[in-house]
Amino acid sequence: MIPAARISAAIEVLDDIATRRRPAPDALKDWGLAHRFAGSKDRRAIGDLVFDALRHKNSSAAVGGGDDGRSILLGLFRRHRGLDIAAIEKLFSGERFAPAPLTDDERAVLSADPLAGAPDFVRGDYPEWIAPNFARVFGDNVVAEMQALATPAPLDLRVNTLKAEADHAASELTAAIGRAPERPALSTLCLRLPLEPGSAEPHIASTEPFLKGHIEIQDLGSQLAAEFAGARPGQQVLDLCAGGGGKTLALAAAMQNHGQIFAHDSDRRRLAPIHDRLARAGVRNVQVRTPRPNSDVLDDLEHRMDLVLVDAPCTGTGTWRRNPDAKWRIRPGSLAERNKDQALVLETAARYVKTGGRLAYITCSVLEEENTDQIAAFLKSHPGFQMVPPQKVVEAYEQESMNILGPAVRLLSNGLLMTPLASGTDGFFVSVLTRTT
Ligand SMILES: C[S@@+](CC[C@H](N)C(=O)[O-])C[C@H]1O[C@@H](n2cnc3c(N)ncnc32)[C@H](O)[C@@H]1O
Repeated sequence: MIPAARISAAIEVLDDIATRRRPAPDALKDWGLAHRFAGSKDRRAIGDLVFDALRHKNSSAAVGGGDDGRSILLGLFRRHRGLDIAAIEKLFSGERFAPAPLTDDERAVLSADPLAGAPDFVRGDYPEWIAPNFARVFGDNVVAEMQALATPAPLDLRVNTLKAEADHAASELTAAIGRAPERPALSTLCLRLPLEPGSAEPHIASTEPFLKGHIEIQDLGSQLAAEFAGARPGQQVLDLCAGGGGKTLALAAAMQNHGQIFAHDSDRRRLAPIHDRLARAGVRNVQVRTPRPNSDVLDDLEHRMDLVLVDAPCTGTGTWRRNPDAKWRIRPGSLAERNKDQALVLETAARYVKTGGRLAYITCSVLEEENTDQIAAFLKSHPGFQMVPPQKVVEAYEQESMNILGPAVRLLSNGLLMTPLASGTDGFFVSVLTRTT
């Protein structure tokens, strides 16, 4: 397909997403099925255009003069891909499969600069209804933070220290994919592959270091969140919301396979992949506690855990750079639902923490309603728990690494926050509490 034809296809897909309120991957898949002549490069290019348009939907719509697919793409090319009007006219030529030529109105709109006085939610590309929530957490920095949350994320890998040393894993990876990973300063165990525009992400899961269990795919923010929980070799640890086991694997490595981790999730389907992942990673200290109907599979753990990790269900606002479709699909009702889940899961977690033990609460959301508010409410109703000052949580980790985390994490009233802008990671909140009685 010629580039202009890919633009026509992206317009069609964006309109389909908007009119039928469909997830972007579904709309792209259907387009591919209906246009089987399109090759993999075409489909990737169309997907890139669609996801880029979703990342920058509000600002592109403002620059393009409308919120239909065509206007959004016009705005995207002008504002985010740096094309001048002459270059855009070449793509929008109306010839063969290209989109129709620009109208006089469109030319005029594209020549203006409507973003200067635009509201924050337009410049920062997020839904208007949730603007007060982002203003609450980011204040005057909200546009910069939200723009960073709209920028594509690199692919982060965690070196599995149960099986490999970081330098060795980095060389293996370089040999496998033909390029060397970056080594972010915040962690010696993270190998980072920045996105290469126009090319597909390397298929890590088929590389030798992955198959040998030397590396895991995990955002650096998620890696650090697991570190901040502070699991130590020999401890008894409950990973209450283990899902597919991303944090469980990191905890097992931090514990050097010593002690015991109990991995649980209320949804057995989400837990299912954990078995293969544990085996590949050489983890030997995890018992998977899969839920069973009419049975409490955790009752023997009450009041016994040194650490309970709550990787809570959340809206996932911190992961929007990986999933730009999600930001337009979130509804006020889903935030309220997640808040209920979070209160419930914290309540449940408290039962298993022994006196002197810790409860680590993590979300991949940046919203105070899911983070500091939840912890404040929990502390109020559970006087036997105390907050570990977030500064101490960071210091405990820094003793073992470099003294550079400080500026990269924001210390909030009862937890710490990582964001793409501050930390170069997905958005993550971590709060650590101790049980005193
Ligand atoms: C953020 S995800 C966990 C991700 C996982 N820890 C990882 O690192 O890959 C949240 C998980 O919480 C689970 N969950 C929700 N409510 C729960 C509850 N009341 N008890 C246990 N798990 C729950 C969900 O099924 C979901 O898998």
